[in-house]
Amino acid sequence: MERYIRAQIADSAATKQAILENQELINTIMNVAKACVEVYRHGKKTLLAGNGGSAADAQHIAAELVGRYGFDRPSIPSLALTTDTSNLTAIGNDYGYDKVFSRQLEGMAQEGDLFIGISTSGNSQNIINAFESAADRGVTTVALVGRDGGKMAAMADYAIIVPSNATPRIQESHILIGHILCDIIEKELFGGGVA
Ligand SMILES: O=C(CO)[C@@H](O)[C@H](O)[C@H](O)[C@H](O)COP(=O)(O)O
Ligand SMILES: [Zn+2]
Repeated sequence: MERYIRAQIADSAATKQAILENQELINTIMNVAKACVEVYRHGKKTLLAGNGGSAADAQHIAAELVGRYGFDRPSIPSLALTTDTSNLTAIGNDYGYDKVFSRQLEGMAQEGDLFIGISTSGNSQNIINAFESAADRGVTTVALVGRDGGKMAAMADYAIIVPSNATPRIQESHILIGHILCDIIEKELFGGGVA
């Protein structure tokens, strides 16, 4: 069992090492961080959504921004579309599960906002629909995905594709990237910037 545990940890580290060695991917993360900072400098907000573990990631990232990540500063507006059970159950029940995020975007997204859709496959229909709603409203879109990027990578303005086919390894890298984005956003807006 010990060997098995060590293999899992090594696999997770190898996925992160592969990101570290992928200059194009690092550039995309940098460009997404800059886009988020610009969104906030224009008084707009970020919205996030995902299913299952990615729903937890969406909530986690939004909470880092609204609350605090590394230091005390004004709240940074960010909304996870995964948290309101009345919205999720009413929209799911009346319009279908495929619409649970797109319908919320229709109501809450404003032109100039930025939407981050999190999916390991890149093919969850409710996030794909959310990208369509976002694009219709002039909302910048970011696909935080894995595997081959799925349909979302082709639809989004920015696609961060974690180079792995393993769902848990992709999710572990998604939250690493989410933390990096929160860190940069917070420091650029309120902490003197990042070198
Ligand atoms: O956390 C996990 C698996 O590690 C699951 O809850 C996983 O997120 C769910 O199966 C999702 O429905 C998968 O959707 P997606 O990542 O393909 O969009
Ligand atoms: Zn998981």
